[in-house]
Amino acid sequence: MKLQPQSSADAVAQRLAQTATRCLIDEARLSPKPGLVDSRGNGAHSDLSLSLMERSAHSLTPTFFALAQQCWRRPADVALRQLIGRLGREGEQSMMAATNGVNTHRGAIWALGLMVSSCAMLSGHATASAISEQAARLAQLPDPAAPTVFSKGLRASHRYRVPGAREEAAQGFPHVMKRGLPALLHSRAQGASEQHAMLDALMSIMTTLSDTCVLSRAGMVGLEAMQQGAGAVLKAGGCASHAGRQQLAELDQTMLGLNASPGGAADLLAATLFIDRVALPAS
Ligand SMILES: CC(C)(COP(=O)(O)OP(=O)(O)OC[C@H]1O[C@@H](n2cnc3c(N)ncnc32)[C@H](O[C@H]2O[C@H](COP(=O)(O)OP(=O)(O)OP(=O)(O)O)[C@@H](O)[C@H]2O)[C@@H]1O)[C@@H](O)C(=O)NCCC(=O)NCCS
Ligand SMILES: Nc1ncnc2[nH]cnc12
Repeated sequence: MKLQPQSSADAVAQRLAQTATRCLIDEARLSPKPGLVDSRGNGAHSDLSLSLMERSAHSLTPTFFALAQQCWRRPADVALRQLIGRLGREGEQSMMAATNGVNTHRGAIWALGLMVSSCAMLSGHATASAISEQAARLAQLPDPAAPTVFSKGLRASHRYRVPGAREEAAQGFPHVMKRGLPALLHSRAQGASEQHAMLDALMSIMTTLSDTCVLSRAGMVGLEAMQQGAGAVLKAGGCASHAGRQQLAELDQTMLGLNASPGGAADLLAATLFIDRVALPAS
């Protein structure tokens, strides 16, 4: 989508929106990802494909743009949280319209929506910590207009007594800040290709995330297989090493066998890429 900037706020909003969409597309194309849609195929999904994920990502550019525009230099308060909630839900409707009702990116709209909003609140110039702290503040605020739905994620969180997407955001995205981003930077510094560094970031997120998509489809057995398998990839030397790639292929087979797909981890990889691309270096 071509957006015409009218002001510096619009120019920043355009940059943030286009970067967020790009991160969704780069995550979707990244291969080989265990159980997930990638450029090889549909993973464990019968209703998803790469072209659907890409169509969904493009449908979200106007949502990210609106979030950035509306949040420009505003403080975190309940009125703003309510506005972000409304724009996020409208984004979910755009996604559903673009995919004929398939849930491709609900978790990504949440994570990236909060990050785009936070970045705009901070004039588009902020460190990774400042962005994640601002996102946590927003996520902790109540949204009085939010519908009360006992979602799949909430059901899995209650049943297995684990944190889900809401807690991840309210805690300042620890799987982005303490897992994905450090792993991405470490692998790059070790000379890994961008593909391998991104896969290592995904593995690092998967080692500890309580991914409610995996829990809903494959229960605690699936979640433990995901966490242990991702840990084994990193322990073997990461995706730049032959041994690491062998472990990754095994993990892919395990996840497919369990019909499990770490959609939450994929969203947090996209959020990691977003922070990597927009945040100022820490001084
Ligand atoms: C806060 C919300 C995200 C709602 O969260 P909740 O947990 O209540 O509900 P869900 O509807 O289940 O969505 C959670 C999605 O978050 C991703 N996720 C899972 N675990 C985690 C985690 N530990 N940390 C972070 N994120 C996590 C995940 O999204 C991905 O998976 C989706 C595909 O799943 P899948 O199971 O394959 O598909 P389904 O069709 O549902 O099932 P099948 O039939 O195929 O089995 C895909 O969307 C990925 O993105 C979870 O699905 C949030 O939605 C909310 O409250 N929004 C309100 C609006 C708002 O305030 N917005 C503000 C910011 S814009
Ligand atoms: N690549 C992917 N495959 C399946 N579900 C996802 N949710 C977000 N990214 C995904």
